Amino acid sequence: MIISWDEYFMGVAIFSAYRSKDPHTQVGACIVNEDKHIVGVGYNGMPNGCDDREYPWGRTGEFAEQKYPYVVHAELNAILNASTSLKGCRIYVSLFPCNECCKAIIQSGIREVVYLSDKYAASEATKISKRMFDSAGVRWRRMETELREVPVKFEVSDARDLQNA
Ligand SMILES: Nc1nc(=O)n([C@H]2C[C@H](O)[C@@H](COP(=O)(O)O)O2)cc1CO
Ligand SMILES: [Zn+2]
Repeated sequence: MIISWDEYFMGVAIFSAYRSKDPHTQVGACIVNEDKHIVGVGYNGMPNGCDDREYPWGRTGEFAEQKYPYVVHAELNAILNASTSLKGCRIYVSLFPCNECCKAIIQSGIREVVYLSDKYAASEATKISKRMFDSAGVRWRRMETELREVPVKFEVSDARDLQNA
């Protein structure tokens, strides 16, 4: 099996999402420069030092008891984790960016957003993001792929090595 560049980078974003402790929505992001080098990855999680077993993961109730005011989105983590300037880069995200991440994406110099899910397309945040991306000339497109899943094996046979030992 050989995967495309888009599938590869989105795969890295999806794999990163599996690190998220969010029980409802795990999101991953992968930033790639013009040389097709990965320069930053991230997933949605609590800020450093904020223990993700102590902070809430709920979606309802008192504002301070919900996850929303605390959690750092995957895109922002990827931007903040990046090792270099993001001018001219592309970001692969498993879920369309919200308006807050949209602003960070624009200001960082990222020029293209490739996304997989747009499950909150009807939300104000997503509509506002699309408006700002369009004004700023940041392209956005849904990932196109025939792939449904890619097998990842962690079990490797070392029988031959044992035989030769
Ligand atoms: N693009 C995004 N990147 C993200 O990292 N997130 C995070 C914030 C929350 O932790 C979770 C969304 O929670 P929920 O409302 O689907 O239970 O995903 C959310 C979005 C949506 O805009
Ligand atoms: Zn966001």
